[in-house]
Amino acid sequence: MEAHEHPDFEQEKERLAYTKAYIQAVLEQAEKNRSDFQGNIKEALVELDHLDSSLSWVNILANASMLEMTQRNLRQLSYVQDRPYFSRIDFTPDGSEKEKLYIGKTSLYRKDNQQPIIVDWRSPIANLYYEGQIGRVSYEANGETYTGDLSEKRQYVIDKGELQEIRDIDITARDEMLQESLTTNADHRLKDIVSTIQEEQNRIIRADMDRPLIVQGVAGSGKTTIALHRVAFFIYTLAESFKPEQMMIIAPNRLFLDYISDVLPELGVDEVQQTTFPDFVQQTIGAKLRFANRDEKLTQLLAQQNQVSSQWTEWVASYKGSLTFMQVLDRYLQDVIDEMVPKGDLTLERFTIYSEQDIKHWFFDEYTYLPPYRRIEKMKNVLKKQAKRKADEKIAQVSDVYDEKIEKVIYGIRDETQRRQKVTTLSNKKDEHIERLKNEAKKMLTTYFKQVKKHKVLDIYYDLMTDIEKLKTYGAVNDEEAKALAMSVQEKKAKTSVQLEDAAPLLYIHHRLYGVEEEKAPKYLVIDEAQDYNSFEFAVLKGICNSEKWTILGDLTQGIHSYRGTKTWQQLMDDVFPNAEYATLTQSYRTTVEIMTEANNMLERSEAEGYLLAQPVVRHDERPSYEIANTNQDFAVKVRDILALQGDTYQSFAIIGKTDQECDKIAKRLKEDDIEIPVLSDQDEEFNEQCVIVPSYLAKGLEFDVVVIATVDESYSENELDTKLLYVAMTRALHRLFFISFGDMSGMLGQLFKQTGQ
Ligand SMILES: Nc1ncnc2c1ncn2[C@@H]1O[C@H](COP(=O)(O)OP(=O)(O)OP(=O)(O)O)[C@@H](O)[C@H]1O
Repeated sequence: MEAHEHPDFEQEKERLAYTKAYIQAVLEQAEKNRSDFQGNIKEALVELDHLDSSLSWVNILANASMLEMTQRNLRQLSYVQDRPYFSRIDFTPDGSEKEKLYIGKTSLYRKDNQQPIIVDWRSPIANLYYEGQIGRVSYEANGETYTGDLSEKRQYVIDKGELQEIRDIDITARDEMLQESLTTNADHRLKDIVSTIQEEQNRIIRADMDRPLIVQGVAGSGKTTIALHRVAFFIYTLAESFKPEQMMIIAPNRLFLDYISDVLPELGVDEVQQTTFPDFVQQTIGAKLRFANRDEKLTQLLAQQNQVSSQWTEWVASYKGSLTFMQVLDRYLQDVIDEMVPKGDLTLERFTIYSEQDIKHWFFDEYTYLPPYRRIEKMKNVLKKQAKRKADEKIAQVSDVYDEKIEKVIYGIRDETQRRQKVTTLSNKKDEHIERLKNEAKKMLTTYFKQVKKHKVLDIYYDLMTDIEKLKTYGAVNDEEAKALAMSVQEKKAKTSVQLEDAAPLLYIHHRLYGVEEEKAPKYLVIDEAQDYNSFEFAVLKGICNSEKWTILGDLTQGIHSYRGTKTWQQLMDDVFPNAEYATLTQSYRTTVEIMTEANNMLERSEAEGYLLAQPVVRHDERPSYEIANTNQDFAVKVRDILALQGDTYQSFAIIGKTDQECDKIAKRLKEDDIEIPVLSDQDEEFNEQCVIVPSYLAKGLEFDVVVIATVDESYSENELDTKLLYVAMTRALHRLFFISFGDMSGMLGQLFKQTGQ
């Protein structure tokens, strides 16, 4: 209802004006505080030289932390200034007065009495807005249950600080707000959904933070969106104890990171680490690796479809992604580690400072809590002092022996000249010997530990992978399989780049031999598009992070990398996360009923198995349309007609081709008719164009108002991989979907087209 028609309009208007004024006052105060803190820091820095410096440092640190807090508050409040809250609940706790709670993206309290002006959407009581029905309700906070009556749930549409609509919600009104939010067009980037989070999504956002959570969600069910809201929830709930740098979001590519970049500051989570798996591996190992991109392998598979070579490509990728391969590396690394320990005693001339047995004891028993190379460092450090002491003892012994000899000469030789000569010779010998020993003692440890070769991770891996006999011994594979494995790295070694499937093994070797410092290992992980990762990748990350605080989200139906990725979530639980909680999302919020029905229909006709059909939120637009182009010009005309739809309703457009090559062909054909549209590649880190050409695999995770699935040379057949690619492409559309085929519709599209009778 229009705000002014609502009976409470005046009160609500007043409340909004009061809230805005309060925010303004807080912002002004914060601005002033900021300059005060900055001033204090400056002053402390000046005084640092002549005052007690420790006091000044305390002063600087205190002011810096206040400054940071103030700046964070300032940022958050300035974000919400135009729309301070989106809903209100009236809650009467048992035995207490009714409270009107206004819910927004950040909390705000009156300074004088600590009464809430805005309640944060992540707070325990705000859960009543997302889950509670009018009537008796309860919520949990700090391990306690609070009960009471919920008498009102109200939503507001506030635009640029003005109250536009007020809705008292029952189930239908809530739907209205969701509908409205879904009909708006896709920007280039994801947006926050705090005001329309649905019950099934809310449960995932607020699920137990200490257990791994695996979410299977259909296309468009909000996985990416709620993953980011869950991060915001973590930050709020863990508050002081949470360090944003301990949280890491792993995304499929950099384009995707750009796609989520707008929503992060809105939700106040922009300080968390965001990376891709290859980038994380690269950064952790510290070596300059050039990873062939994930999709190169996919392109190769698409090109080799149904050939024997593709079976080998798949076999190698799935072997390298398995826990069996991890065990192979374990056996191999054990031998590498056994060889690592220095041979022989640590000696100083003929003296044994430490026996080989002692050294082995430290390496294999005492310091096994450290990775081998760190063990060696530790041993060097510990031995430094002890070995010096022992060496000094030995040197003293040698010195005593000489002194004894000299004494004997002094008392034993009568002739003075002879005696003096002998004493001088012995003294010189002694000095020389002691000098030599001292010098040797200085270098003793370094020389001894020089035996420990610093192997490069890449070399260790290649030593195994290019040696057929080693592969057969450690890997228990047959001759043919060993050759296929060796071939898979040889091709790349020549180009000094590595395959993505080698990333986890390399990271594992690094972790086993060198370890990853605790500060560099994230404690909270969010992995989106998780179906594309394999058990080995999950296991190695889990080993490094040594934590169970994982949120894993994916959709097996979109598992276009399933030859190497996760085939069932159960397998992932069995292999790596036995303690995981599992949740599903079946409602799709992105696409219209018409598009989702067509995508589901396509899945049912395909050869794919085990897919999960999505249920669209009821929202309608036109049915997908099929067009055949016979000439270049015809193709261009059809594309032009679609692009002409661009306006307020439809803003973002994507033409999706099956592969990179197909996209290049589409671009070329359109260019011939003066339509220039950029082709996205996985090297791109962002895009700002309203219309792009994008290969199907790269479109995964993204969304557009209008999608055109174009086939020039490459159609989609019924096999599993093509079905998944087509499914991904179809489910990227928010509102309209077009198919344009050059010449007759063939394969899967041919079947769908026939069925429509167009
Ligand atoms: N509760 C909601 N309210 C409003 N919009 C929503 C809601 N949930 C999801 N959406 C919208 O649905 C669209 C799909 O969300 P998102 O991209 O997070 O889904 P996804 O499950 O990650 O999709 P996919 O796996 O297909 O990439 C986005 O535009 C998002 O804003």
